[in-house]
Amino acid sequence: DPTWPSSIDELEEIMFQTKSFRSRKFADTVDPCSNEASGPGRQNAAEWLRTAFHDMSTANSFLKRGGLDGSLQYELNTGENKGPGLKTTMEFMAPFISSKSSLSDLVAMGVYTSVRACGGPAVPIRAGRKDATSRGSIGVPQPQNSVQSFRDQFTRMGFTNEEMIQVTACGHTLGGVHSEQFPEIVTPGTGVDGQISLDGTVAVFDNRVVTEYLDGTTKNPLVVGPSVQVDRHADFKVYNSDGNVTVEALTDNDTFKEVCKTVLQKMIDVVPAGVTLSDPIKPYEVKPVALQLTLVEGGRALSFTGYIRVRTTEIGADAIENVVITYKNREGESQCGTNGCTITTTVQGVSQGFDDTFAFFPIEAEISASTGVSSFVITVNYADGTSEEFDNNGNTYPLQDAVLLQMPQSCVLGSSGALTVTAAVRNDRVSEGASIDVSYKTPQTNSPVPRLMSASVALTEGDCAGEYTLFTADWAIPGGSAYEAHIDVKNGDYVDAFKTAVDVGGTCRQFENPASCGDSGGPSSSTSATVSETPSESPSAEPTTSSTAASTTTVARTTTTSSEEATPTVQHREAVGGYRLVSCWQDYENGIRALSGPMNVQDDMTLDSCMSFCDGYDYFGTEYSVECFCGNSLHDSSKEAPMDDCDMPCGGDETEYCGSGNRLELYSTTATRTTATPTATPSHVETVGDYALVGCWTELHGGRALSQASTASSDMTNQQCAEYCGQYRYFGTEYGLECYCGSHVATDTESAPLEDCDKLCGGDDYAFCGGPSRLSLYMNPDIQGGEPEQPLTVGNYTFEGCYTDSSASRALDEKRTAGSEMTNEVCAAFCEGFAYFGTEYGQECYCGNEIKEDAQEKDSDECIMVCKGNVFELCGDGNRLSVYKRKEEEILSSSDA
Ligand code: HEM
Repeated sequence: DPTWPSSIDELEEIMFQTKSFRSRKFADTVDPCSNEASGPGRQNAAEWLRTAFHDMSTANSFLKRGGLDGSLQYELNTGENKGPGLKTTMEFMAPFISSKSSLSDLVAMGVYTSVRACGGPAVPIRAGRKDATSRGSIGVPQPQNSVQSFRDQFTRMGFTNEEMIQVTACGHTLGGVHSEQFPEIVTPGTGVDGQISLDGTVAVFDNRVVTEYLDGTTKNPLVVGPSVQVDRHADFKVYNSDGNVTVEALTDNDTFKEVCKTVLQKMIDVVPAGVTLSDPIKPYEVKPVALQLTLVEGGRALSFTGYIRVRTTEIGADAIENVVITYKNREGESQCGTNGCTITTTVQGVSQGFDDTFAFFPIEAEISASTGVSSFVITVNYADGTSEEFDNNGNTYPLQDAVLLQMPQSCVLGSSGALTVTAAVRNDRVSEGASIDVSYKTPQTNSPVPRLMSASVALTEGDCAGEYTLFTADWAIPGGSAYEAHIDVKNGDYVDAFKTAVDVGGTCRQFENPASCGDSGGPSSSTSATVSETPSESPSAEPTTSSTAASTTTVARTTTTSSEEATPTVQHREAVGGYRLVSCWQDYENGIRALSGPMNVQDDMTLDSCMSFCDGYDYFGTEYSVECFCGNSLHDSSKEAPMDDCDMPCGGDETEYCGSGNRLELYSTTATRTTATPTATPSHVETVGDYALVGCWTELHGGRALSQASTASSDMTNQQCAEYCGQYRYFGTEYGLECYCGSHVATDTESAPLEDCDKLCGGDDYAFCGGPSRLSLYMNPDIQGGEPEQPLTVGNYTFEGCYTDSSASRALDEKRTAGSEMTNEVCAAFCEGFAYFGTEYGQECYCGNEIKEDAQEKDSDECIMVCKGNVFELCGDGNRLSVYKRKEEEILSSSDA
């Protein structure tokens, strides 16, 4: 067992308590596997599996960006994520999202749950994924892609060709293709409920998808049928990509499942930099569940409730006679008053997971408030007379009695979010005060899933009751789903943690017969209180209702915090060392970083640690709680953002803000700008937006290594060039000032030593922008190729223009050829020696020494047919010739020199 409590406790319950007593109901819509809870022809289990793949598949494993990060919630309209199933999957999971269970962890767990519900292997689930707060890159494989682009895409995700085949087969053993989304693959009107399944067993996780493909009986619409005509038979392209070697090795069903366990785990464990995954989640043998201490009897006793859950998979619940809890008092000793230090309990209910059963032993005991409790151990007594002690890996199970959420005196209204929290704080801890951290959900306009927010509210000290003092606060939980909020009640280092608001209930009951302060025994000496704090059940109840009521009670409170007065303890720090706060600032607009210097990510980020990291830079900024960026200038594309956007506390200090998703908490130096006297050393910047540095590359003599667009400016930076070339797969900066773009690099360019690229960028003294005849070359692997273009130079020829042409009278009429390999290069080579060559209709090539008079020059946008031999180049059009002219002899000789 992990040592309890552990960060995986919540996910462990969601994963394993799927049926019967205390079921978390996570598997309800995917179990049985044939469950079509979202409508006919839609197996939810298949939809869950596809959701995980679509969220992951835009990952960039080179840059450690993306992966299973929940960014899919913002990407439903990109055109790559067709079909209602991705959205409904995330909507189903939304209520399970919490500070201990991110959407991305739930999507990962959905793979375990759906695969297991369909009879597949138990895919190990690690926890710790963080949810993106905005969309990521595009790049989900689409059926029309070529084999090579599938390979490129899976390489980008970190998968080999073999793994690409395996994981696709493992996904496509469930569900089908829907005519509504893919009418060119499944003709409307065919199939069952608008769907044709990917193998003969639509709701069984087995290798039929492979065996049917191999023996030719497959009806998989991604292998046979209309998809073949329109080149959308993706499964055929994938499975056949190594001559069926990989699929042949999957003809044994057990092997298939074993392989799927491995590749599906690999799929869900693709995560961005900054995420550390836990060990795989296993069910506890023995686990305390839903423990709660509550101050009762006017403050004289602590009611102790909850369950001990025992895994009974191998033995059955009947094998256990009883469970005994032996606890230590507040001082860690075994004096516990008249009731003694042991609590004995017998089974109340059982629950099941896919592979496990559990028995629940309820705790309903009273502990003296004067002696209290600090820890316990658990003894399981078996029916056969043997027993076993569980001591939480030698640590004993901790149970603090310093601060308690008083459920009976707390209440929440789902309609308005009006929350009243009462906490009991042990008198010796009162000076530490009390506060609550509420984590709650607010709707997002750009996502079907709400976003997790948090707020801290201070509690106000009220009456003393025996050994304890009551604290309260009223607050309105924003966002409209108050019941899904979780509350941590804090007193210094002590926390009564992760209480579900729905368990708090809708009614606040008064604290009866409070004992006088310090009086923990004997009859009550104080008059009974009449706290009339039941917030109205009417939907229009204002959050302040209960505070008004509180002022009329005889249990006088000093003050009661209303929602307006709630004091979030997180702040924007005005100054950090020699830096002052600029504002909240946009980052990563169009994929470009506002600050282009070094960055780092650490879980315990604070403003001070980021400042130290960025020492010597004019700016630093923290983002997304854990990221830190430095720079000497702010990129033009970024602008000031509303201060409220920066709402994430720092990973290492919850009292200060560290930006948010794509929002920098931006600080600027108060010292003289360093720009005049650079202190940092210039670098070859490794990543610029989505582009990664390829290296320093030679420029061509005569032509250009990147030939499709170019610009230059005296304040050139790599960021500026990346933005200019944003459509293209490659960009390169040269000679400090020049910027070139291209969807491919000319074949005769070569890699050069990095030191050759030694020119500082015109607009950035800390970065190199190529050198003389040297490009700092960058590539964005997500861009499969830019817009096809007319290359401006081809060998010794330059583009002359787009001319009319017809079979009756050819513009260039001395020699001709045609073919499916046609490119402008092929034609140039064919026409060598002629003054002109021209390409037409994607595949034709003409040569001549003059352009015939009949031919008229047209706008070059009339020559827009893609060359048959290179999809990134244009080769004329119908009756339109892309004409190239040989360079003048003197240009040729000078550039050859
Ligand atoms: C080359 C890679 C892939 C391509 C081109 C591809 C394409 C497709 C297409 C076009 C559909 C039909 C969707 C619909 O009509 O609702 C589909 C369904 C599906 N895909 Fe993939 N896929 C690929 C890889 C994967 C992988 C790796 C997985 C998961 C491991 C996966 C899981 C699924 C599932 C479960 C379905 C059925 C969905 C349902 O019935 O609602 N796919 N895929």
